[in-house]
Amino acid sequence: MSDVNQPDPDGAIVCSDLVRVFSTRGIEVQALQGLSLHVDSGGVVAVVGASGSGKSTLLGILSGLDVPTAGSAVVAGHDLVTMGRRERVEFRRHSVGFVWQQTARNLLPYLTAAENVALIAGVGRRAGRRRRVVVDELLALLDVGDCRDRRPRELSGGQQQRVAIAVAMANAPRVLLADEPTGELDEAASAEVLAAMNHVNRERGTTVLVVTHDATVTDHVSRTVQIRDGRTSTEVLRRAAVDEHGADTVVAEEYAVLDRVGRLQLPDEFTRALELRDRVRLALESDHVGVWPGDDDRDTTEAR
Ligand SMILES: Nc1ncnc2c1ncn2[C@@H]1O[C@H](COP(=O)(O)OP(=O)(O)OP(=O)(O)O)[C@@H](O)[C@H]1O
Repeated sequence: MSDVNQPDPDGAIVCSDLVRVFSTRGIEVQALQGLSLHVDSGGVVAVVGASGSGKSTLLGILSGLDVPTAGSAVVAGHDLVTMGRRERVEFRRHSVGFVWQQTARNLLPYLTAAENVALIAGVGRRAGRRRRVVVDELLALLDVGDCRDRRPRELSGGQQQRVAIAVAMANAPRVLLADEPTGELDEAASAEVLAAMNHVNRERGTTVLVVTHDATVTDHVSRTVQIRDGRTSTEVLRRAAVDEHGADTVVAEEYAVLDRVGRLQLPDEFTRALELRDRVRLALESDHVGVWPGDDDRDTTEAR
């Protein structure tokens, strides 16, 4: 993945100003309110956010299950807003793979692990022997080769999710989308599943986007995007570095996301700390923008 400031124009996931309004019994809910997100080909990104912030709505759109009310979304080169029914089916079959939280949604209970993977690997009418090789390679890649002849109920939750990743990868998608894949797992199994997604990314070059509440995800991904009120608000980027004692360390830097029209969301703790509300004063300096409480009675404490 390249620097956030120089995104690959043909990114695997490119969303601009996405809006999704749901109308239920005359009441409108704006689930996405101008969300923009760019993930370069081969990147791994975790999307986090409070309940109701719009994560599942975003995933529904990226997976081609739902269409936005406004804005644009291009995934693996497919324009999700303008594509027709046939292209949508092709997109879902060949360009994206999915892993859902509920293991029951990922795997057919009466088929073995190998049969579950083969079902998808067979969509392209691969010959039997070739298909078997593909299935075994994928199960080995996900470290569940020994589970090939077991049905889902004979697997642990973590093994089921790793088989589910193998299923999602069976058609060699360019993008792998996962919705809370560790939601039903304990910490150790969660770590294995997140590591498995990373492994797939490294070995196959698949772009991975994972929606999660799992705080340990930060140990596994270098980019975390926070969604707040239907928009991307902040991003944390992590990179390996060497500290002053020469030891390897990980440096995490938090960025606010600036959209195309210049809007950004200040983190809650900033607005609370300086009691910023309603309106603020801005000042353009040579290398930063200053933000002060708009209330004239208060101190002009600089918030960089
Ligand atoms: N089909 C729908 N009809 C009406 N409102 C909806 C629908 N789907 C989502 N919403 C609303 O849109 C907002 C965003 O919901 P969404 O499920 O995307 O949030 P989320 O971040 O995934 O939450 P959680 O972490 O709890 O799954 C919420 O206010 C939700 O109630």
